[in-house]
Amino acid sequence: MSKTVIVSNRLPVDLKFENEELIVKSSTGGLATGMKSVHSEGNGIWIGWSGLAKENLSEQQEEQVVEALAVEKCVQVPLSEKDIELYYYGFSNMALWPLFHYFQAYTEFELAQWESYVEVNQKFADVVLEHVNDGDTVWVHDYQLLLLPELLRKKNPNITIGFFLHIPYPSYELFRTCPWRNELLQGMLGADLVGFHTYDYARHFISSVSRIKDVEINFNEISFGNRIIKVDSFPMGIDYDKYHNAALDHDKYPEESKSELMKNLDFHNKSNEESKLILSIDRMDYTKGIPNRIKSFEYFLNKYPEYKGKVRLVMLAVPSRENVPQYQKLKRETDELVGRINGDLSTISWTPIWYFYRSLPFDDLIDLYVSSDVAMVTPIRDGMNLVAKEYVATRTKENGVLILSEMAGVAKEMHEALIVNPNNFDQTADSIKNALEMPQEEQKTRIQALQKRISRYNVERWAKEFLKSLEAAGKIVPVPVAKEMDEATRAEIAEKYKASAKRLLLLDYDGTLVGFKNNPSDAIPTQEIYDLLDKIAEDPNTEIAIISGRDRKTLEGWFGHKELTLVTDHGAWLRKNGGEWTTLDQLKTSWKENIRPVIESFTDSTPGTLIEEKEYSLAWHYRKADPEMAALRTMELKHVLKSLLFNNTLSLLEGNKVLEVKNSNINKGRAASRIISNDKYDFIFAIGDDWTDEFMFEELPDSAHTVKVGNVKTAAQYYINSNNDVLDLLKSITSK
Ligand SMILES: O=P(O)(O)OC[C@H]1O[C@H](O[C@H]2O[C@H](CO)[C@@H](O)[C@H](O)[C@H]2O)[C@H](O)[C@@H](O)[C@@H]1O
Ligand SMILES: O=c1ccn([C@@H]2O[C@H](COP(=O)(O)OP(=O)(O)O)[C@@H](O)[C@H]2O)c(=O)[nH]1
Repeated sequence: MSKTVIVSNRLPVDLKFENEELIVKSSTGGLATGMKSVHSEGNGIWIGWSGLAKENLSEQQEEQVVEALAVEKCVQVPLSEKDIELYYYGFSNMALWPLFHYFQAYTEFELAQWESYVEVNQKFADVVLEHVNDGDTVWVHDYQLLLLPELLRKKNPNITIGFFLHIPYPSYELFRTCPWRNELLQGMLGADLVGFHTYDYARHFISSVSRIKDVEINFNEISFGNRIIKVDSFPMGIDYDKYHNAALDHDKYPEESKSELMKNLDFHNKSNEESKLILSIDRMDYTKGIPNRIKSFEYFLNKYPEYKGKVRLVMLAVPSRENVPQYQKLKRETDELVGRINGDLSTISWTPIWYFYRSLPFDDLIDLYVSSDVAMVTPIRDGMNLVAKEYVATRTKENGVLILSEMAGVAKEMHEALIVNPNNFDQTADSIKNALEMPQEEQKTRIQALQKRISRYNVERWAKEFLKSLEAAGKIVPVPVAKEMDEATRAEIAEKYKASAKRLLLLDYDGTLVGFKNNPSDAIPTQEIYDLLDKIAEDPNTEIAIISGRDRKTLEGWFGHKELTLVTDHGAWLRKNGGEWTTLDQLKTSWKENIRPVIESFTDSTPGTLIEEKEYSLAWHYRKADPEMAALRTMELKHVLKSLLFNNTLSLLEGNKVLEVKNSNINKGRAASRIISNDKYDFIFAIGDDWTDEFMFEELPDSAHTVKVGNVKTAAQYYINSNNDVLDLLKSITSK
């Protein structure tokens, strides 16, 4: 029976030794609760780091940990102190975390940390591979394990791999600054499905992939080698019922449910029944906008002084990643800020900010949520933010107001909150005032709409939706591709070449004999090409045909003086062995007058593009243009051109960074057929890189040896990786 394995940096349980005793507590975090049903079903396991360093454990303690985890259906990846320092505090939290949250100035790229990140991802891979069988599903979570999908796929291609990123995915402009950007994407692309909280994160990821990797992208599908990778957004939800029911219980026994913290607050608030509470809960993290929130609150009190003495900000900051200097700095800054503001504004009966640096048990959190009139969730940047959803879930009386930063992923779903830019203190201050003064009826309308949405799309639904998409993505049959041309195949083809009596070599030009240049007129043949073709052509039983989309004039300029067969304009013109030019059909060119102005207008408005005018076609090249802009403009141009290509006499050909309008009944397949119909060849070899060469591969008899330049979907039998290998290949098969 196949199973689902969850992999994340942290396990859903917290472990610690207290006086030799191992304390195991289930973690209350969103991921742990969200994956509960997936984890408990069947024989699935959860693999991750226990939170303990292996040097600090005796052999006996180590055994205790393994056993205790086994009870929870968890398996640990043991990490050393050095791993924790370099992989966790280091690359994960000093490079990736700030980079992905747009804190570029905090980002440090250290080689030793990167090396440890690679090593630890491999450690995770080793443990996962030990526990999976063919047919299993592995769901990898978060930025600490970006390399894992690829490491798993390399070793076991028969498992389905999903990856979900819980933090934002930054724009390409930020991502490109990472020295290991290529490796990170390669790692993620090992998955069958890559998921994000929001559409924008998915869009940024696709943009980075399109600029860094050689892939084909079709909406949310990435064709990478022979695989198709799906990219989609799955906004994570919470265990709505758990929070809502806990709040209902709290309503039933309000006095008994009061936390020490709230009792204290109530005591200090005795004098003022009207006083309101604003709640703030986050990990102490610079992405959460804690200093900005405090400053906005101060700004509010100064802008609307009538609220002094009547409102308090209760701020819970949970200690996090305390070994990272930026977190230590933030703690100092927060302490000072709270100290200064309380010092400036407090009165005997009123302290504006109640600040707690600790974590609270679940029941106390509920008490805080239930008791607050307003919640301020105003991060500078946040992947999702579950606190916002939890606050709404606990509003059993359908009152309360949520002030929410537009920079949190959750803002994409919670439009009924008061949305603010956390850097705009004036706007935030006004929102605090609006929240405090909002009529009950409006509070109710907003909360009801929010509750309806988050109760339906809860965390279980999130996990189910992801796994459903993953199952579908895992079933996509790999695109049949050519086999890689290896030494043995070369030797075999060379043998056949030697043994044959009449040979034909069909050679595409651009992207095959020569590499691409920004300007097509710069891609001229090198001396090495001339020498090689001359050498092959010395044998009268070998015919070389250069079969190209180039126009007659250009190809004649380069090869007219040789006794080669030339096919130009994708097959419109043919010149056999240095003889006369003949056309395949009587072709019209009058259509160019109508099409040229359309392409010209796109060229004018898209920098980096140019028109190549050929005898029987018009080509629009966009190799030098910005890839995203070009993708958009190509789509528009295709749309416009298609509406103009009437009567099927013209067709649109999509090549490598080029769109070409040409007569429908010419293609390289027809031209190749025409050549082979004239002679009895007992050896045919064809090589090309482009979409246009596929006509040729398809048309040739099965006995022909066909080779594609580039590992993409093709009708050819073999592929080689780059056009740099083409001359070498030709040399090796023709040297007798
Ligand atoms: O494991 P830590 O280093 O202690 O950090 C705690 C977790 O923080 C991050 O949470 C993110 O995931 C939440 C759920 O998807 C999302 O709401 C929030 O916006 C994110 O910041 C981190 O992604 C986890 O890996 C950490 O375990
Ligand atoms: O003392 C606390 C304070 C908060 N939380 C929980 O921590 C999570 C924070 O998740 P969020 O997505 O808001 O941010 P993250 O910390 O994951 O970046 C929420 O589920 C909170 O209920 C907690 O377990 N103990």
